[in-house]
Amino acid sequence: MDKIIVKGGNRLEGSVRAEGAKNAVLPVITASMLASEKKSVITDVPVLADVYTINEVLRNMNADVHFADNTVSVDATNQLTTEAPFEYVRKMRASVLVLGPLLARYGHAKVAMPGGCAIGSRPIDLHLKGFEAMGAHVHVGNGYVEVNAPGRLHGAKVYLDMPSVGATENIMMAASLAEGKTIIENAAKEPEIVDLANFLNKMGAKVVGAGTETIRIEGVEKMYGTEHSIIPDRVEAGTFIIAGAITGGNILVENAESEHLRSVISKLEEMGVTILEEGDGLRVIGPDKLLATDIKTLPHPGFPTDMQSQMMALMLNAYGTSVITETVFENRFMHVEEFRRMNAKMKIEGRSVIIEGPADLQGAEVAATDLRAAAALILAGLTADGYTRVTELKHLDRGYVNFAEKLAGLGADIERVNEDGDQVNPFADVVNMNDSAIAELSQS
Ligand SMILES: CC(=O)N[C@H]1[C@@H](OP(=O)(O)OP(=O)(O)OC[C@H]2O[C@@H](n3ccc(=O)[nH]c3=O)[C@H](O)[C@@H]2O)O[C@H](CO)[C@@H](O)[C@@H]1O
Ligand SMILES: C=C(OP(=O)(O)O)C(=O)O
Repeated sequence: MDKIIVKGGNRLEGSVRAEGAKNAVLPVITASMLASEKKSVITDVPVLADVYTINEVLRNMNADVHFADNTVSVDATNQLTTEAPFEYVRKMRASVLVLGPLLARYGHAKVAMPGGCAIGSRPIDLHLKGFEAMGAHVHVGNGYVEVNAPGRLHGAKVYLDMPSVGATENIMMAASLAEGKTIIENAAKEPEIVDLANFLNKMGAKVVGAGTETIRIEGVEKMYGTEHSIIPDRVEAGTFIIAGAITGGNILVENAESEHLRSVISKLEEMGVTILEEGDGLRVIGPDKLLATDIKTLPHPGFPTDMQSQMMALMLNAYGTSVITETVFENRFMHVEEFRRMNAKMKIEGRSVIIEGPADLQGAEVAATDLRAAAALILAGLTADGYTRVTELKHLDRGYVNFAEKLAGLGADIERVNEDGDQVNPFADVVNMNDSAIAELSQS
């Protein structure tokens, strides 16, 4: 099992480039199954374990998928099978995003029921409610969810009890090939929803209003493969922005879209961080003294839950008492215990964590509890006294390409080693990496 060893104390300088967004590319790849003619070519794809997993899901359904040079091509013009087994859904919950496209195209889909995960119970009732409103029958049994639509799906008005990202995506995809008009009310407004809508429209769909709380989709009879370039990863960019801020550094995060990061930028400015637009990215200048603040996670454009644990690492270094309130997932504080191992002083009260700063962080052996927690523990390690060793890197590799290497490029004292203590960089051959090599990554 690999681990990342980081020694605190270095100020970061230089520049780093954000990859394409994991949370945009996964639905775009599943949407490519809506095309019964022509293949899709998707560029700026990050080489991540999750991308490998979704590619395998599609291949297993008889789609022809290739991944090289940050480009995924999907030819879904074959007759596809319509089942995603547990082995994939277990690895990645986003596998449920095949439901909408398959249901719309074939009138049937069967997917292993995703369980909860380290951040919450994460049901998919809103996805299913949307399909039912469009005329599908839903059956849940033996660990699977099966959806059937006897005829073509029909358009419907769907109100989401909460603006679920996945439900909005699944319903948007299903509605694209349905008969008539679908209206999604209280839809999610995340930038990844807009990217998916743009992709669907290039495929021939008629989606308007993505990025607002009401999305209207006029169903079409047929969709076609197309070309699409994925938006920058706002969470990866935000994580590097915090790396610059936490070390009092001065770094440029290239390919960072400020419009997508408004809530994060505004909170960091409150804490004393300077953030300036520069080229296609953002320059971050960390202050001598970070100030405490409070955040509450919310659906976009509120503060993103996927930045919560990284923000906790930053607040541990700020002067005063900060409060984090997590409203999106009910159990996204597993990393608190790990931070405590580093001598952090924090108290959990219901859905809030009270953080006393600045903590006298000490290097320790810690385990990543989920993807963003992995990054957050490494960020804390950048400022801790001595060596922090972070294990359970399978979480990190789901969503960050070459994280240790990129931080080392900015001047951090960090390395990734294997069980024997040999330095390893699983992404070193990223350009030439084939899917089976990435598969091994996801097992590491
Ligand atoms: C692959 C991907 O894009 N993942 C992102 C996506 O996850 P995901 O799409 O799973 O997140 P949702 O927006 O659906 O979930 C938000 C909340 O709604 C609840 N819910 C959701 C669906 C449902 O049918 N019923 C229900 O109760 C969830 O349990 C959660 O508490 O959005 C989350 C919220 O921004 C991000 O943290 C994830 O990184
Ligand atoms: C929670 C995340 O992803 P997923 O929904 O794939 O678990 C994330 O990207 O932080």
